[in-house]
Amino acid sequence: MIRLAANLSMLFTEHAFLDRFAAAADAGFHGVEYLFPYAHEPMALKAALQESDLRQVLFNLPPGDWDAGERGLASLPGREAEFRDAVVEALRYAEALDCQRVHAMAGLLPADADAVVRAAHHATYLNNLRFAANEAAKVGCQVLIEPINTRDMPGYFLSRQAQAMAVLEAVGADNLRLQFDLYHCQVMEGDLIRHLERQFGAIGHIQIAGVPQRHEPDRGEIHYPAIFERLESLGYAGWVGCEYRPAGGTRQGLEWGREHGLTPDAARNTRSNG
Ligand SMILES: O=C(O)[C@H](O)C(=O)CO
Ligand SMILES: [Mg+2]
Repeated sequence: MIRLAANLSMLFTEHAFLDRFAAAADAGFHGVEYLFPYAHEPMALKAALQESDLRQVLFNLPPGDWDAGERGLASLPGREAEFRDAVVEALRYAEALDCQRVHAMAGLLPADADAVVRAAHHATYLNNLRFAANEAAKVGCQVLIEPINTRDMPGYFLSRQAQAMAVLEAVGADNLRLQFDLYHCQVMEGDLIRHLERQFGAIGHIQIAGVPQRHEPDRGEIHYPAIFERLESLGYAGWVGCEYRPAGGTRQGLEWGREHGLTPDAARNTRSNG
């Protein structure tokens, strides 16, 4: 059974953030994820989860100055103290929300990064992830790392599957896992089912979207029914985060998820696929 989580940073944006929980539950979701919880008190988020009987399945560590273009701290030399504070803050929220996964964004390489700079980022990344995994293990939480495509996020330090698998191997923490976003993998490498099979033991969370437009999964070049079939046959018991920008209204675009328990609006516009 595929368990779908609504990404409330992208879905149901027709509503104010705290109202998106009820909208997601009404549409058949049983879990939610989003980028960052930190603009809200933990208790307000916990109340929204409880009122709609939803699980909090994932959110990100504080990413540095997002509005200034920063995209995570984990690999940034010289920002280790800030990263450690981010881990503590994220785990405070994870405990309050009973969330068992937090995503540590890697950060950006300088545009002129040479091999020495890359090596410094790599060493910082490993040390920071060791700290994060150790702290997260104390509260039963997983830390996730996610390769992100460099078309959407130029310069992002972690962009390929093999790189992520090597980092997981080097750190060697059981609760450090892969956030396997099929949208990013398709943009960078393709070969999705083989990547899924090879990396299955390391996966802590999966996310989906259509490619190339990052709309609903039934738009674009990925045939998700085959992905879902392989996930079922592999016995995947985790969550699948729906991290896409609806092409129209969120509820109208949920037809693709009907067989997985979602309830699209009846008044769904007819639309071409693509
Ligand atoms: O963008 C993504 O795919 C990641 O999941 C994320 O949370 C950072 O933007
Ligand atoms: Mg993602």
